[in-house]
Amino acid sequence: MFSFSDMPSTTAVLSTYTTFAASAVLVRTVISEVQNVSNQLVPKGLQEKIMSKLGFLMGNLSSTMCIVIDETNGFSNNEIFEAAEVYLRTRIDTSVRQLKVSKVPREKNLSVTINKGEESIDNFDGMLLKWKFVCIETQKTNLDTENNFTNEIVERRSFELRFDKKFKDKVLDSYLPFVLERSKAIKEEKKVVRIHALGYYGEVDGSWGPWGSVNLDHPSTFDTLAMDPTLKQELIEDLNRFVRRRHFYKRVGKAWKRGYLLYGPPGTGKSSLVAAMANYLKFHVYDLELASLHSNAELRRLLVTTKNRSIVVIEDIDCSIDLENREDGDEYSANPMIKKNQLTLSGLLNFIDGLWSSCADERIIVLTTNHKDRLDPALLRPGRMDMHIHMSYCTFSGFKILASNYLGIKSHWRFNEIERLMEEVEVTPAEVAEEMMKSEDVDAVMEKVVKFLCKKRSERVGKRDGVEGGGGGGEEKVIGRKRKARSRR
Ligand SMILES: Nc1ncnc2c1ncn2[C@@H]1O[C@H](COP(=O)(O)OP(=O)(O)OP(=O)(O)O)[C@@H](O)[C@H]1O
Ligand SMILES: [Mg+2]
Repeated sequence: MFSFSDMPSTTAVLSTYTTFAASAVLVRTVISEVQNVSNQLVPKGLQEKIMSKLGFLMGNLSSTMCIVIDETNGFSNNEIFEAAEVYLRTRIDTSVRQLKVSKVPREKNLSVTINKGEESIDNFDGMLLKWKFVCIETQKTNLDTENNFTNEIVERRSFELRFDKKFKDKVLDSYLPFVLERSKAIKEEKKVVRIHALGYYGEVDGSWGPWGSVNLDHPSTFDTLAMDPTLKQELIEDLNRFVRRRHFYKRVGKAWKRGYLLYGPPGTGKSSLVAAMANYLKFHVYDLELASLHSNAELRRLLVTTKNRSIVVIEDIDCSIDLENREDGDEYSANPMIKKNQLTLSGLLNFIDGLWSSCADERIIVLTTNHKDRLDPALLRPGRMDMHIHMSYCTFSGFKILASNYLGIKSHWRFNEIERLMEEVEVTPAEVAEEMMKSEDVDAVMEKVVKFLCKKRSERVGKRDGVEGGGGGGEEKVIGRKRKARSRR
């Protein structure tokens, strides 16, 4: 058991230290001696106290400066500590002896951090920076409900950042802002995209609101999406330009938002494209089902609870709201007690380009429809939906993307035949994908695809000649309407 009478050697070293205080080099040697002696004799808490006193004196003598970054700042978290923690995960070099590894459920990657007491070296713009992760355990005495004193061990965590004194301004003005910026980017890279939907009231991402959310585990990416390659490239460039142009939007006084209208028959990949956009930008998705809303006010309320850097999606816009009655929001139906339609197109248009949009940044709005021709021209006016994207029937280049994704093949002897057939019939990527799921044998799948396309062709010919035939684009539309009639208000 340790007692203060065991300490003469430490006290002796301390007085030696004072004698030689003028020499920083000697002080360093002395400190390392103290460390050696105290490692053997002195308990850890006391060791840390002695070393911090000596470190302070040494700081005055040497050319090194130390910035202490505590985990908390009073009651609030210290953002620089959080940023340093994230940033240093990417700066682990071979000098680190102990690491800590953890994994959060559903996170794909391990989280690796340096353990307490460990140091990590960084270089920035000609400066050498030494980070140390310090954890000090202190005892806190609490009074419990029965007026008994209880002791609790509390861990105070901080980072110490050491560098040459002459770099003080550069560290404060350039390096720490750089760490903050980098940590933001790292967090963004690791962000798990979530999809939010209505019908749930609870805590989401630490705040209360009407949106429930789950991870968007949709595997769709621009690589897996079968769509016109030029259009795909245009869209990717449009998205890149949009996220880059924060200052542009500010300068020209426009809300930082962009609208996309995706139209085309069912099964051509409109919803898959939304998922691909979300995965590409790492934006959360808000699936706004207008059919479950009752008024424009409710729509506004919902929108203010959505977060920046997100995609608000309204699927099947032609079925969700009575688009013909643009101004009838305040009118009443035959029964004056029942408001006919309080959620109006003008309410929706306000949502798209009205005042609300200035209360949020970096927003994407996506409307999808099977029937662009049924939309009110007000929705199609230039500047409202910035890009109209036609998701069309599967082309041969789309087929090749699907074949590569589903079967891992780039070519097959039946490709020429399939190319010819695809020029003759209208088939959706969803239909092709379904055929490709039917077997693991490539030849068997190719056979099925050819048969399916031939069947489609004969149905088309039958239809053209007035013979009753299933399938084809016409039927798809009917199925789409039937299926979607559910969501009509
Ligand atoms: N362009 C495509 N590229 C790759 N896969 C596709 C594509 N289109 C459809 N699919 C496949 O078909 C399934 C259904 O497609 P999706 O739901 O995206 O179509 P949609 O256009 O949104 O249809 P709807 O109009 O009925 O909502 C997807 O999960 C995907 O497997
Ligand atoms: Mg869809």
